[in-house]
Amino acid sequence: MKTHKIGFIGGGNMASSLVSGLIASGHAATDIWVSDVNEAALATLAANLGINTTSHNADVVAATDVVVLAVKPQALKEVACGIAEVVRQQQVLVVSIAAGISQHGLAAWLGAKVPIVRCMPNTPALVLTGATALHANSYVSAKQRDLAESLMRAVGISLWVADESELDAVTAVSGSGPAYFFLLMEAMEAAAVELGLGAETARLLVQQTALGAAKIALESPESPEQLRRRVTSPGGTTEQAIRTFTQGGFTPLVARALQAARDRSIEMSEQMENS
Ligand SMILES: NC(=O)C1=CN([C@@H]2O[C@H](COP(=O)(O)OP(=O)(O)OC[C@H]3O[C@@H](n4cnc5c(N)ncnc54)[C@H](O)[C@@H]3O)[C@@H](O)[C@H]2O)C=CC1
Ligand SMILES: O=C(O)[C@@H]1CCC=N1
Repeated sequence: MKTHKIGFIGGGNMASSLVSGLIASGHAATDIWVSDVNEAALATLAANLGINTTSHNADVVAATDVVVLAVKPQALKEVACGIAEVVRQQQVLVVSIAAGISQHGLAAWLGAKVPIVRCMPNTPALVLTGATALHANSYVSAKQRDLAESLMRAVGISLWVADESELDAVTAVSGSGPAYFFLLMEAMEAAAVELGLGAETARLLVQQTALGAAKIALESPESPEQLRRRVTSPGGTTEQAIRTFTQGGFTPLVARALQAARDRSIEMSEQMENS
């Protein structure tokens, strides 16, 4: 891939994960720019990662070929309106990772013909195990599509969705998804301690079990259901645990949780469009 100068507006959790992942995968820190309103956050990023930082968002746009908008959705309108002129002058590609902000909404703030890729990454990008889905508007060239995809592929897997509305479901599955696994880990750790294990032992066993289960699921041709059945000996211990989960409504509860996340993504989009 040609070396590109990459900018981030907003240097919080997600930008730090992506920047760390990009550097770990071989991108030069000196080709990366980050702006933020929080000077302390910028100082930490510069000290830890050796990237360029500024408190002026427009300077990031002026210095780069592709700008990732990584502020909270609620801050996006102000940020987009503030950089709109320089985005149009420099003809940079804009990549938005904000949950629940449509390309249509973003184009209303940035300018009608601006090339925009909207995508939904997740925090495992920090350890090069991210999952990102992308969607491009009609002003994005083939080269710019490759650029956006290669950025996200540097930190994990990436795939395109045909319809922008699919990103609401993607947000509910993989965008928010790491938090669901962490919640299960939290609950298992707490339960393990209740059963009498030491806190460190509980944490280590839960972490390694999560890693092992994810690796098997990725590497095996079998479905999660088949893999679960392999662990579940008839009349054994797992059967008791799975029965308890099922009686507690685990599967429909997961479905309701993902629907709630998907609905919130749609709702955020509608609120922004009407603001
Ligand atoms: N955290 C996650 O797991 C994921 C987050 N996202 C999306 O990524 C975006 C960023 O989320 P986080 O990194 O978690 O948020 P964060 O709150 O950690 O980072 C946002 C950063 O933007 C900065 N900021 C606020 N106003 C600004 C302005 N006017 N100009 C420049 N910087 C400004 C803040 O100081 C902060 O450092 C959100 O839109 C979110 O929907 C997407 C996928 C996963
Ligand atoms: O909770 C959120 O809104 C963001 C989007 C996906 C993960 N975090």
